[in-house]
Amino acid sequence: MLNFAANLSFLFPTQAFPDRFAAASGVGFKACEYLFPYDYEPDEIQGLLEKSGLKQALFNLPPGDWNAGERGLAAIPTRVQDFAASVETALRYAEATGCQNLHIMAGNADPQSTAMQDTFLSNLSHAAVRLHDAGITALIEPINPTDMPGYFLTEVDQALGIIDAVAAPNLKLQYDCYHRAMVGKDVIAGLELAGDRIGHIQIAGAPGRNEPGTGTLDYAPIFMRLQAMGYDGWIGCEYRPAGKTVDGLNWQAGWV
Ligand SMILES: O=C(O)C(=O)[C@H](O)CO
Ligand SMILES: [Mg+2]
Repeated sequence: MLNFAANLSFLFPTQAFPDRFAAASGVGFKACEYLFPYDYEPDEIQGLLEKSGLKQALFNLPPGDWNAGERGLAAIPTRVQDFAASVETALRYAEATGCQNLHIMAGNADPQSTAMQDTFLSNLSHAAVRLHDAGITALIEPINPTDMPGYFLTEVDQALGIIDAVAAPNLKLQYDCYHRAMVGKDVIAGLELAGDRIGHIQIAGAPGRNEPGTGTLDYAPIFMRLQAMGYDGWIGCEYRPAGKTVDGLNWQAGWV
């Protein structure tokens, strides 16, 4: 069996964010993830988790000014202090919610820039130490350039090189199957390449980012490989429902 977590930034889009927790629990999810909890106080989020019975599988560190186009701070040389503060903010929410996985977004940066690469490595080392003490896994995620033009991290092997260079026991890969497919790479080969460096997985149909199985990406062999690998972490359902969320869950049949 596989462990699917509802991504509340994508699923139940017609409902207010606080109502999505009960909606996810109501259709059988046991955990949730989302991009950012920061519009609410930590104890508000903790209350929504308690009322819905959901576990908190993952959320992201504060990304900077998202509406102004920022997509993370970790590789930005001029934002090192802001990045350190973002780690402390995320820690407060992780401790309130029991979340053990935090996604660290790199930002819009040139991967060829030595300064940005060095900043990313240094910030990840700092964050890994701070999060390790709290039993939290830090994650970095390659994101395809069509969905996020200019983002620093686009390829699995690039991310694995960074993970190996930082060499922190709690720095792992957030493996988003959708992004892997959207850069034209084989999803199962990527799973095998990353192996136990994977800390979290996300899924969506590719192309289109609707339910798994829409588009051309066949998830049955991917789910079988995850079972064969003994992957027992969360699999974030980070897709845009083609219709009502509740009407598009039949792809889970046989895997939960
Ligand atoms: O874009 C994605 O796939 C993510 O998972 C990031 O956390 C948010 O952009
Ligand atoms: Mg993702």
